Amino acid sequence: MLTLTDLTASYPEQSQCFSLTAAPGTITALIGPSGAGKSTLLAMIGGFARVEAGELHLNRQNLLPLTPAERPITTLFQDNNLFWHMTVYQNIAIGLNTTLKLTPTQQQRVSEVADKVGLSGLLQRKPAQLSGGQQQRVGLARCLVRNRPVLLLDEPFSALDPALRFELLQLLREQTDKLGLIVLMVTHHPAEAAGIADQIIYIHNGCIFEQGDNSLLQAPKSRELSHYLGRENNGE
Ligand SMILES: Nc1ncnc2c1ncn2[C@@H]1O[C@H](COP(=O)(O)OP(=O)(O)OP(=O)(O)O)[C@@H](O)[C@H]1O
Repeated sequence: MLTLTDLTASYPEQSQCFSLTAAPGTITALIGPSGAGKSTLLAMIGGFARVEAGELHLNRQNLLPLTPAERPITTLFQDNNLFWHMTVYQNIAIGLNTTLKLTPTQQQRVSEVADKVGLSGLLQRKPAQLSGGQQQRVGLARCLVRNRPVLLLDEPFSALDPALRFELLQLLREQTDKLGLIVLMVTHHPAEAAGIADQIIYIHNGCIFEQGDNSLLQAPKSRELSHYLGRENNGE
């Protein structure tokens, strides 16, 4: 279980404070207006943003003293950080070892993960020879090959067309279930989030305003969430 207790970032314009839990095998979608604090939340968990106060645990392990590389976490950003001069195989392998010198077992693992995400026939290509959806699959494969229990996704599929986004979200759902991953995903597409997420968290002005399952989007309690979803005020 990933547990955040009053995890706080303090920026000059906005302070942000989050408490939540996320279980293995679940996807938590983070939604909310631009500037609400979604990326900051992921950055604090990943170790890329300064934490002012609060606690962050995976099971009983305190993650705050750990550097990003030491945390049992991997992050996929929208700009998937592919290396354009390397092959697909190397782009995945670099998730395991930055020198690309892999043991036979690690090489086997790269092939297995590539297979899982539907890239097995494309391992010798360069990213420029792939479609946008295939490039994102490479980014996802690089995260999965690391075999870390927590996966953070910051709008990874938002530049893709709806059909490809849907395909990658299905793939994500499948891998989350199979591997028992704890996935936190920022998305600007609430309806899609509702399609695959177990838990939806609405962030507004640096804090969690509402959280729940998919029904949250059918019946928002706050004006803020209604407004964000583009609905009329519900009269409260
Ligand atoms: N390094 C930083 N230094 C100072 N302020 C920051 C920093 N990073 C983010 N902020 C501020 O924190 C607030 C939340 O930003 P954040 O990027 O987390 O929002 P977001 O919900 O991810 O937005 P978007 O959907 O546009 O990506 C904003 O007011 C932003 O200006």
